[in-house]
Amino acid sequence: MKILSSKQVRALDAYTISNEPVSSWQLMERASRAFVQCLLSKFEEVPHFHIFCGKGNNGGDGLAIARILAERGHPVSVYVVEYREGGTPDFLENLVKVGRHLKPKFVFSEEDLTWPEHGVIIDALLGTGLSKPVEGLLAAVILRINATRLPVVSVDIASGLSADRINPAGDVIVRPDCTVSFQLPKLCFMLPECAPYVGEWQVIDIGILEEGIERQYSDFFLTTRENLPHLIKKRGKYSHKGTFGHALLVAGSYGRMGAAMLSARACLRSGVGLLTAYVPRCGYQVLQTGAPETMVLTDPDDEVLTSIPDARQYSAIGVGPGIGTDERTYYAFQMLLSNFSAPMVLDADALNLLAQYPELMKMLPENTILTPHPREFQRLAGKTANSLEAIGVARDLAEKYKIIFCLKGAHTAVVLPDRRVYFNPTGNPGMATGGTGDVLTGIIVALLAQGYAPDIAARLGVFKHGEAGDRAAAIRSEAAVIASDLIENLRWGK
Ligand SMILES: NC(=O)C1=CN([C@@H]2O[C@H](COP(=O)(O)OP(=O)(O)OC[C@H]3O[C@@H](n4cnc5c(N)ncnc54)[C@H](OP(=O)(O)O)[C@@H]3O)[C@@H](O)[C@H]2O)[C@@H](O)CC1
Ligand SMILES: Nc1ncnc2c1ncn2[C@@H]1O[C@H](COP(=O)(O)OP(=O)(O)O)[C@@H](O)[C@H]1O
Ligand SMILES: [K+]
Repeated sequence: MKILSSKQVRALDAYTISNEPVSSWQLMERASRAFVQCLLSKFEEVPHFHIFCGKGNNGGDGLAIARILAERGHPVSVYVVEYREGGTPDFLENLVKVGRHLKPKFVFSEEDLTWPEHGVIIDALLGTGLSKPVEGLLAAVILRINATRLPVVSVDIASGLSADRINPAGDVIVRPDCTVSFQLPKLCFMLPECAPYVGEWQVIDIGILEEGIERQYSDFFLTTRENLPHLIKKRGKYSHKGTFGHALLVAGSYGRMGAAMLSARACLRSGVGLLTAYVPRCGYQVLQTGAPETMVLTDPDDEVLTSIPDARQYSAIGVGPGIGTDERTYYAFQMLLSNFSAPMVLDADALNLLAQYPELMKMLPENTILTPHPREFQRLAGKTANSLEAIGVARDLAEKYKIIFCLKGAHTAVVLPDRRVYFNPTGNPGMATGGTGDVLTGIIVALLAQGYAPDIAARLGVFKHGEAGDRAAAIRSEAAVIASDLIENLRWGK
């Protein structure tokens, strides 16, 4: 699913209006009806809705939503915030229509506001037409909305929130519990800085023309369930373990064999034909006992990796979980990079070694997948002002070195060498616990070993990892999830 800018969404609106054809008022009506349907599905008992409207099309939506709710017999109060004269044509048309049934309260100053004690607030003050920081009366109303204990649902986007960039600190923005957005997600929904101004978010179909969406160019996408299952390869009846590749996992050091074990078990549960782990000698018994399906090769050293095995026989290699950054490990890693030319997965300490020895970047095989969490990325690429800037830097590096980044987070961003960015929708805060990253490494290595193209391996791996986390959280609750639960909850069927 594409993520488009506000400007592109306006062009898309115009395209649908002239090509469907449909009037802009009808499109607003369609959006508002879809919103009402979604809104009502959120409440078992329908509450009193307090709808705060601006005077652009977002406010027009608010008025239409109020009318539709009232027509269905639901209790509604409407407030029109008079921060400017006039209003867009569709706002004005809906104002006439709503006036027949409901008497909106016109708010000219803060004193005009009577503040509700019960019910749900619908925020339809400003949408994607935000053009400047919010001030004056609008800011006062937003601050009052944020001070209430009532649930807040934003129409399309929280009022005051910029869809395409990160608002400067101090901007006045609604903090909704939930955002119900039209047709496509906004870029800001993917960024951790915007989370307080998004809440739970949901995208609803308002019948924008698909061909119009196709005409808009974007480098940003949301990976969706619908476009992934067909990518999962079927296992043929006559397939054998050789069909599914032989992965090598270079992982572990003294006291950190758990990381190797988690990666190995995740790899085994992700369809790989054969798995060999290369670990320091102290890891031999651990892996043989804890993951007996793994073949184990050991380094001459007891505690850290100091050399590499002959890597050429393997279909894919994952390096990093728990290996540490000992100088001898650096030499081993450097040797591995000079001996292996197929894409690898690099995680954890392999990334820290890259940060310490940046000259290694040039040696990375094309399409190598790097899976940094934000701190690892900062070590690797330097400090950035915010997550959007970090994504920009990752895009530059991905293009320069022809590599793939999985920037891990709540919406992990898979950044491809052609600069496209795919955000991931699955996963939950239960996964913010040690070892879940090691599990991701194992999954992606298994996919590479099975012959998935690296960009698909990265996107599919990240998606399935999050899905396993969601399944684990549904069974155990978020707080009870540990990394091993993700492995137990991996499913590769349709
Ligand atoms: N996408 C879709 O498919 C569909 C979209 N629809 C809906 O349309 C919404 C976008 O509507 P919109 O363009 O009229 O923008 P919206 O934000 O309501 O108001 C802009 C007005 O506010 C003003 N203004 C801006 N910032 C301000 C500030 N800080 N403080 C004060 N004023 C400020 C701005 O002033 P100006 O920039 O002109 O000076 C202008 O007058 C979209 O979010 C969705 O809800 C659906 O109806 C149909 C399908
Ligand atoms: N709030 C969250 N929502 C969704 N996924 C999350 C969240 N927090 C962490 N994760 C996921 O959990 C994993 C954590 O990886 P990482 O920080 O490398 O853990 P570790 O180093 O302990 O293995 C990443 O895949 C990340 O996307
Ligand atoms: K809004």
